[in-house]
Amino acid sequence: MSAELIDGKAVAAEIDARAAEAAAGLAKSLGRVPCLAVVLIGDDPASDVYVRNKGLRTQAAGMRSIEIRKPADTSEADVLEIVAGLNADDGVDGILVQMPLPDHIDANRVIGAIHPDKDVDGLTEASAGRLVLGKPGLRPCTPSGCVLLAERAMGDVSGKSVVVIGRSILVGKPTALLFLEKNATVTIAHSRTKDLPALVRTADIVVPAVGRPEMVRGDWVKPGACVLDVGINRIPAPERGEGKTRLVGDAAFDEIVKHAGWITPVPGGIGPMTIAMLLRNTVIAAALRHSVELPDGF
Ligand SMILES: Nc1nc2c(c(=O)[nH]1)N[C@@H](CN(C=O)c1ccc(C(=O)N[C@@H](CCC(=O)O)C(=O)O)cc1)CN2
Repeated sequence: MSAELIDGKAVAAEIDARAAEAAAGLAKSLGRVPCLAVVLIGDDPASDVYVRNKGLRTQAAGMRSIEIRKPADTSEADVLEIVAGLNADDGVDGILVQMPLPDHIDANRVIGAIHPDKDVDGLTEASAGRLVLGKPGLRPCTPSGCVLLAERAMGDVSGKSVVVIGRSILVGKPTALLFLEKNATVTIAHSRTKDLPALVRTADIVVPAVGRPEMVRGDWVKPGACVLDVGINRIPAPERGEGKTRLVGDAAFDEIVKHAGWITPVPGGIGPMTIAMLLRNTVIAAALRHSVELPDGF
């Protein structure tokens, strides 16, 4: 049996299109289109691509994109001032500070400075608290994308056993909480977890999110399970020519695809969903801030 590939790119395009439709509807009530501001500090090449793509997809969805780029030696105080300015700007609906930040900047302090109503990344204490308490709020993008793809593939995930590998604030913890919200039985594995392969073998859904190329091997995965690979790792690919690289996930795709039920490829799986859910959150943030109703089921 060969796993079904989950086409994150196609689902993301659908979500983008729905965000565009809702944004156009909102524009009639607001007298302007929703606006997303993205702040990038430094010159990390991957972040540069992600931020550019965020801007392009925001505009393609008919929304306004603000991109603020500052050099790596920008002080924390200056970043906090930028965030404060965006908080105060009524024309801005969503604020995202691209991670990772340079080492001299305290990411928690910067995230904490974002107004919760504009927290389209879903990372502030207010958003995290709402998620833990099961209250409505802006949910983190990659985790929401994981749950959405799992439900598209498997249907209801209630009662499924989920193993999330990694306990980051950005992905691991919120992914676990979102699956819990869907009544799945969730375990978070991390560097101290004993016999990780045995634990992963028990899972109906596996979410590797550790940033270790192809760490999850074929014989770790139960036949028929769903693997949602959050890892995006660039590794050398000498077979493609000198100095060439390629992207792989945290799961050994070629081994797992032979017997899993579903698997997300890298690239083209979870990654594109991150920006789709960001556009969706921007529309939701704009609607909530201005007390405008969104179409049913948005
Ligand atoms: N503030 C945030 N910072 C970061 C987040 C985040 O959600 N909020 N997530 C990641 C990076 N990220 C978005 O910011 C992101 C990662 C990957 C993709 C994507 O589409 N990946 C493609 C491959 C792209 C490539 O060629 O490198 C794919 O998987 O198909 C989009 C967004 C860290 N920082």
